[in-house]
Amino acid sequence: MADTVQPRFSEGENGGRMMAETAALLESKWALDETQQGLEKTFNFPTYAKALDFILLIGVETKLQNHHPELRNSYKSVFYHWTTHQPRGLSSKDVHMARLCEEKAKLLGYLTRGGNEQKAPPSVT
Ligand SMILES: C[C@H](O)[C@H](O)[C@H]1CNC2=NC(N)=NC(=O)C2=N1
Repeated sequence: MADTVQPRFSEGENGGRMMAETAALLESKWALDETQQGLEKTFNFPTYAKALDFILLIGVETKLQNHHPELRNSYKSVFYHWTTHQPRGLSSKDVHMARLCEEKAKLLGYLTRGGNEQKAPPSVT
């Protein structure tokens, strides 16, 4: 049973639509971060080349949207965290990017078993 989640959306967002879209992403193994203001997921790929293609595909859209992730790569594993700083919270931009991650990861044949539950690689502080 998943923990109870109470996403905190950015001001001005359509709460009903955001709730539905966030729920769909949670079904796809995205998780809310500890502040409930961001979405995160680790994707595992069969090869490093696929992981890098994934980062580059998502990177193109981040430049177009001017919306930037927290991103960590360790060999074949890629961790994304999306949140919006202004106005603070989870926004439709984050949902858009998370959905794009799903689409591109599927296209590249990411591994849906045996790894996506693993923790994100530790950040260097
Ligand atoms: C001024 C500029 O548009 C903002 O700083 C953008 C840049 N990239 C961003 N990226 C993310 N993830 N959230 C933001 O709120 C954000 N804001």
